[in-house]
Amino acid sequence: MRKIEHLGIAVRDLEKANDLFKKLLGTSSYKEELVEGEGVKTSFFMIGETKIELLEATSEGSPIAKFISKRSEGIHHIAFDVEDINAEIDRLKSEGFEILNEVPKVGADNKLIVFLHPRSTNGVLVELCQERG
Ligand SMILES: CC[C@@H](C(=O)O)C(=O)SCCNC(=O)CCNC(=O)[C@H](O)C(C)(C)COP(=O)(O)OP(=O)(O)OC[C@H]1O[C@@H](n2cnc3c(N)ncnc32)[C@H](O)[C@@H]1OP(=O)(O)O
Ligand SMILES: [Co+2]
Repeated sequence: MRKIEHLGIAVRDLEKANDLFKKLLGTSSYKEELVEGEGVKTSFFMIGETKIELLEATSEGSPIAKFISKRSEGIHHIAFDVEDINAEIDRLKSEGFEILNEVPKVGADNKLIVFLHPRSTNGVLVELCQERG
């Protein structure tokens, strides 16, 4: 794992959260993207080498809708940048971590992504991201 690629934050209203994070960080979102496969609308802010990913649910079945109804808004996941996502899946599986999708999915911002179940990572949802070629 090379660095924290982004922190995912679950929000109820992306527009309002964009305004708030713009004031907080002193910089504007550089990109908004709909990721239909995950049921989310996202907005990205760059802070040094790390991103903040705001996530609003686009349907009731979205993991973000479920998270907010159970726990309210807040930090949803931590994403690590990896060089070789398939090698990391194999390494983490052999260490006993629970991989949620063994076939990497296309995520936001031109990445391949994989999630680890929070019950195998001290209650923290972990995402792995590899830049798509
Ligand atoms: C924009 C695209 C992409 C990117 O490119 O960056 C994204 O970031 S998409 C982000 C949204 N997508 C996902 O989160 C996909 C992975 N998540 C899942 O597969 C599920 O959400 C889950 C983690 C398997 C949980 O689903 P499920 O079991 O259906 O939900 P429950 O509500 O029943 O939760 C079970 C259990 O897990 C706890 N939980 C749920 N979400 C989180 C979380 N984000 N962090 C920590 N813990 C979480 C939940 O509280 C339950 O715990 P218990 O109540 O103790 O059983
Ligand atoms: Co993410």
